Amino acid sequence: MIKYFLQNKKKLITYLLLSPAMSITSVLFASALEPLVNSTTQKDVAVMLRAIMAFGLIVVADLTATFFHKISRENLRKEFLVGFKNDLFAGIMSKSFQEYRKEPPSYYVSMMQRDVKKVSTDYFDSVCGIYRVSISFMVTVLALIRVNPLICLINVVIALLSVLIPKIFEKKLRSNSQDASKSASEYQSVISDAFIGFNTIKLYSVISKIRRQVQDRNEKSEEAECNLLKTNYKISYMSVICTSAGFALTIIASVVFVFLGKISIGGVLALSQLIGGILAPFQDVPIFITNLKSIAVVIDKLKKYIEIDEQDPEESAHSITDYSLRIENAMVSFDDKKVLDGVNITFDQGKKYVIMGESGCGKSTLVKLFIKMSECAGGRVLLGKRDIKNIPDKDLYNVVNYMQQEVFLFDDSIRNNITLYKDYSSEKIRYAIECAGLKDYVESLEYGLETKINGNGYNLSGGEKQRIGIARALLAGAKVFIFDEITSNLDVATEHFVENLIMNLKDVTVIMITHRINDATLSKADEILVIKDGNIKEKGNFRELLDARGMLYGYKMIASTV
Ligand SMILES: Nc1ncnc2c1ncn2[C@@H]1O[C@H](COP(=O)(O)OP(=O)(O)OP(=O)(O)O)[C@@H](O)[C@H]1O
Repeated sequence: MIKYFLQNKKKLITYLLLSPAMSITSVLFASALEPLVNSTTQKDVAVMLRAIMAFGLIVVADLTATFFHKISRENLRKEFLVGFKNDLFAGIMSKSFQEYRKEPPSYYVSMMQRDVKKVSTDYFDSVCGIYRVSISFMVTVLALIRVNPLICLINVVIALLSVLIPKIFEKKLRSNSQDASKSASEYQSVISDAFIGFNTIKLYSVISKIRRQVQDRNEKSEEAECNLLKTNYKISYMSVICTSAGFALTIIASVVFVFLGKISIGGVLALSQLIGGILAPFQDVPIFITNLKSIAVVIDKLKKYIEIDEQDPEESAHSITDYSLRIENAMVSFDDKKVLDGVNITFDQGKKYVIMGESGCGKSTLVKLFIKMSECAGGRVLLGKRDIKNIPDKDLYNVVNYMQQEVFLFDDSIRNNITLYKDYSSEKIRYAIECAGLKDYVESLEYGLETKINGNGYNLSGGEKQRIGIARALLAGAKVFIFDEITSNLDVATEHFVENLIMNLKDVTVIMITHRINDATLSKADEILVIKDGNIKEKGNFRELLDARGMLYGYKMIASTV
């Protein structure tokens, strides 16, 4: 975490220097009180005026140092948070599909918001606070020793005792902090589900059930936060007791010294001000320590995400020239359930494939092997002659494109949704649009490619969304297109249009999963694979499989009787 303090060295040094400056002016302020008060007893106007002038200058210096100290801390905080948030976001985005999907999106949103805020208030403020208090402590102790070593000793002991207070609450604090973080992210998860599932909740009239769920999580989250704050308050209260005792003891000792004629009244005033310089900041130290202990849980969690998952930097897209795909003896299981059981298959470059099979037979699991969304427990997956495990993600995804029913669209123009903010020539964009069958649609729009898409494309039809997805992949230069039941929600005419488009894509490999028996599509496939019981049971072109009268033939018969 220290590296985030070092983001801008100039701002750090300014802050580091302003803390001692502020402590010195505070000590000078206290020291100036004694001559000021004592000058009143000397009945010398010139002496009094000098004391007043000196005091006034010190007050101005103290206020100025305090002001710039606070400003410099906020400047430092900005640098700290910008660097930290950027790294956290980059770290999350570098995770593999498998790693990312271990948590829902709301978990990451909660990390970027609530947890980062906590890092700011509990970590940044505490580290700065401990630095400020330590400097103030050292400067004030040096000044106090000169005035009265005994009183100095009493206060140092009391200040150091207060540091031990958080130890008493350590266990409770840790569990309170874990509860607060967990319940806050559960609350965030339930509200984001409610907003994302707005349509379903309305259409199925489950508003009251969802509201109860949200109320329940809300209560738990606030309860956990309240418990954490109460523990913090107990620590702070004990610390106040400690410092008040120190202050009272000092005043009693000072009164005795005045009585013995060892200190003047002005000296008592200066002493009490100096003691404030030790005890008042030390009141906050237990809270700083407490916060650092409680934020440690959150920081440990964030550290897991902040590290970028490095990929082999030497590999590059230029080294991929063989786009054939091969699965060798793939075994995939989920919770002891075998989904793929020793599958062997090759997809030749430039050919068209259709994968069929009953729901849940493992079609998606099989194709997801090519984009590292599924992982095989045994066997291997090759792109060309290279195991895809050794191909960096970004190189792999430049070549292999995977599309599902839902195409994600940004709230931006059609152009930016197709180019995904990269620079392509107008010819390339035009060609991709034409191949994806979007030309007529785009030309019919008043603003053409600049037309805005809103709310993940609610103003577009399913077929238009699919075609934007296809144009996007074509433009990105994919050589292998995997379509996972993308047409199953489309009407028959659009389905035929999109499938025809896909099967006619030139110079690319197409692997299409479908449930529907569409003769025109199936007869264009070089090979149809039928999966059952975790393996490929039938393989051949449409004609061959019909003649074999196996599973595909059975599907066709069922389709024609429906
Ligand atoms: N991440 C996962 N965790 C646990 N089980 C999974 C996971 N992914 C898939 N499965 C299970 O593996 C089996 C195969 O799923 P898969 O999605 O590959 O089937 P499919 O043939 O594509 O089905 P459909 O045609 O209905 O989409 C299913 O029983 C599914 O529940």
